[in-house]
Amino acid sequence: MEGFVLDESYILSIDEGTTSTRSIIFNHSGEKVIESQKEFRQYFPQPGWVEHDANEIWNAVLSTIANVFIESGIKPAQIKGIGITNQRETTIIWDKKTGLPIYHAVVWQSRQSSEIADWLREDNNEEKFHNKTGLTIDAYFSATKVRWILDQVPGAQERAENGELLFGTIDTWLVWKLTGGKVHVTDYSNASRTMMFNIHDLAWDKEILKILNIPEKMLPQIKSNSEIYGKTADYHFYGSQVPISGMAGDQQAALFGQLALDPGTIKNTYGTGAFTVMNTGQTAKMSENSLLTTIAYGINGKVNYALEGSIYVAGSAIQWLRDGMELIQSASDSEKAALNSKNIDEVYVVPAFTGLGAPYWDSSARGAVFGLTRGTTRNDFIKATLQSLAYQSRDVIDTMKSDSDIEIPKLKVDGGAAKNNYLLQFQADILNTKIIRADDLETTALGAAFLAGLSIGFWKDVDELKQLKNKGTEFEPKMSNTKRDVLYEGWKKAVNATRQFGSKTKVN
Ligand SMILES: Nc1ncnc2c1ncn2[C@@H]1O[C@H](COP(=O)(O)OP(=O)(O)O)[C@@H](O)[C@H]1O
Ligand SMILES: O=P(O)(O)OC[C@H](O)CO
Repeated sequence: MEGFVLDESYILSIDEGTTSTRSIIFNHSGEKVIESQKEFRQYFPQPGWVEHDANEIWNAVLSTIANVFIESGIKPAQIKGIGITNQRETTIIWDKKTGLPIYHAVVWQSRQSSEIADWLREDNNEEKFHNKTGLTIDAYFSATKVRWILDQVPGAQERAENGELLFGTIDTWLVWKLTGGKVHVTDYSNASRTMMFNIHDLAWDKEILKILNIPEKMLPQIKSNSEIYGKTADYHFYGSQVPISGMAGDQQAALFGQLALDPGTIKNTYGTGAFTVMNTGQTAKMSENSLLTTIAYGINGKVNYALEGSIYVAGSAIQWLRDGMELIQSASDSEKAALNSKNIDEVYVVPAFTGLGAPYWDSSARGAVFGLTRGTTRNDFIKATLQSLAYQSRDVIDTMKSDSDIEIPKLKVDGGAAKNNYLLQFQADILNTKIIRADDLETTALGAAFLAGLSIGFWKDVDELKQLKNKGTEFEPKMSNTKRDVLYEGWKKAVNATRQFGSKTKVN
């Protein structure tokens, strides 16, 4: 926090991601003053399952909040509003009285409820669910995870029907905890990822709840993205009752943080997964090509929709190189390795570790490597893994162009893996599109801060926010058309072969 003169007032953002939690304090100029980050444990109880301990997440949130105050000297009373942003879809069910979760948080990546999704599909529900929720039936979304927990935990269905249990995604859980168990709410953007929310009526969908036998009384109230939901319990916030005044799912918060607020503007975030989101304005544009229609944000009585392509594995493939394959010591080592690779891009890694998301939605696919020769080196393998983030993004962005009929002359990017210059240059090359990387990659947290600050008058309006944004770093495409076409063709072949293998092999 060197170089900052302490202001009178700030906004605190809590960014609860898939692998770590961050608390960040922003000043009135939209600058990050201080940040604290804490990783938490990933549980993999069975192949394809991913779980978190919701209490460990809560403790990580509390400790990062304590750190930013201790390290900056800023007092809790100087925080005028709190913004929350979160890994979406991840599902927690807890006891209303004790506040204790009845099962681990089932993470968005987890496939443990895929049989429930299969059952829904077999019953010809696809069109109905898509029209109501904008989503493709998949274990990714919260609805099948809720059903799974209620089935697995003895007595849970009955307790839910008696009003003893509450459901929430991470946003809901954190507001509940921060307010001392007083407020049970979610927002449009998170609700639109549950597959229980009707994106046209802006309400829980009673027909879907009936099909899944999920009691409505366990669901949170749905709110806009920028309003005061409640105040922090003073015992959690060092004696201060601070308004929680904005929240959004992390991908929608990143869109807002990038100020991609006009129809047709688009961003790509490379975190654990990668998520391309295009603002489509106040029209719910329904995809004809397996993209998701979702809610970008609802503010001041108006709702903006978005098209989204969700890629399950992006930065987590780099974590796998680090922790699983032990080929690198830190994620940032991947850049140097890729630049040192001498091969001509003939190796392809398809990181379908938990199936493939958009535009394939293939839950039986599993990861594969193609094009190995006796001369393939560690560097080539790492480079191919990095390239897979860019190829997957091209799959999604090509689909988005044809769905929206909108040209995409430039792409705004952010997220942890967007630090990697090699990745972004390759992304510009393989898309033939200019890439603009935000100066501060914490766009997600900034978006939540903007939403929190707008509702309490910390910032007057969006025009004021536009004055705060920096220029960013640009990556221009340099690859020849012929090379681009050949490389992408190879990727398509690799994906097809991976999918064929998955459909023939029964992998759990
Ligand atoms: N320099 C880098 N090159 C490639 N990947 C990176 C780099 N730095 C971080 N990552 C990846 O980015 C991800 C973390 O990004 P982040 O936006 O914090 O994710 P999340 O919000 O999903 O927890 C990790 O999966 C990590 O492997
Ligand atoms: O944790 P992230 O940033 O990869 O985001 C996860 C997404 O919200 C899942 O839909």
